[in-house]
Amino acid sequence: MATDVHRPVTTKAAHAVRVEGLTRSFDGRPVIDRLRLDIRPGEFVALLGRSGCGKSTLLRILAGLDRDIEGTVLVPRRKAVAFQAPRLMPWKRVWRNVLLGLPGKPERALAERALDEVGLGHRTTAWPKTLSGGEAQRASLARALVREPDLLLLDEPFGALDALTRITAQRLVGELWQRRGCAVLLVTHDVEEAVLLADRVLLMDDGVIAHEQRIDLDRPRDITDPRFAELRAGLLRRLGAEAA
Ligand SMILES: Nc1ncnc2c1ncn2[C@@H]1O[C@H](COP(=O)(O)OP(=O)(O)OP(=O)(O)O)[C@@H](O)[C@H]1O
Repeated sequence: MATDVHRPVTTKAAHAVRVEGLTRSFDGRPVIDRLRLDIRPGEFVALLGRSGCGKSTLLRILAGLDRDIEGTVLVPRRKAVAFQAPRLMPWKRVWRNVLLGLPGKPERALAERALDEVGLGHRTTAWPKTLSGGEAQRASLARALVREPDLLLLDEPFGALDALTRITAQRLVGELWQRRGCAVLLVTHDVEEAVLLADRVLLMDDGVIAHEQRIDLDRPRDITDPRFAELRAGLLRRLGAEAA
């Protein structure tokens, strides 16, 4: 029988995330198979892997959205998640969307501050349908930030954006992470994005973390730096080998 041992840890802990022996099966088939993962407080980790290898499943488990698991999952109480689709409620103005689901009666100013932080201070009273794709994604980020997370979970947040908007959004996430100091787990298909943003890149395969690569490059990172190209090429080679 599956056990649920999803417990919060405090930010003073040595780890923002501690996962041990995590298994998640669908129809008797383990998609995640005795996985182990540690993320330090304030660390930026990117998760890569072929389509269907279980990245989103892992992220949903860390977010507390899937508790039908075996193993140990320790995560901070304050955590927030942003998905590829911004998931804004069309009948609520942007600032109300940002506060959605917060307990009590949160002040509108809280939403306005978060929207300011993502460069959307001028659209607080807009309706979601009037936002561009990039703006909607920023609103979704503001909704995550307003929770003051110790752990920010991002599931391909830039996947649906055009190339230019994507670059701006990546830069924004890098800045927010440095300012906020929260741990981040970013699920992405984009090796360059992973090397650009992460302290550590994990490759997932066969239900486990099959490889990890530390990214010891100064920030802000320069994609024309030969060491950047080397790290990207190495990760692409490994991903290719796993897909073969
Ligand atoms: N609710 C579910 N019921 C049955 N199978 C599921 C369910 N959710 C996920 N799966 C299966 O688990 C596997 C992993 O799915 P998951 O979405 O985690 O992969 P992923 O690595 O995030 O893929 P992608 O990169 O394409 O988004 C897939 O084979 C998927 O079909």
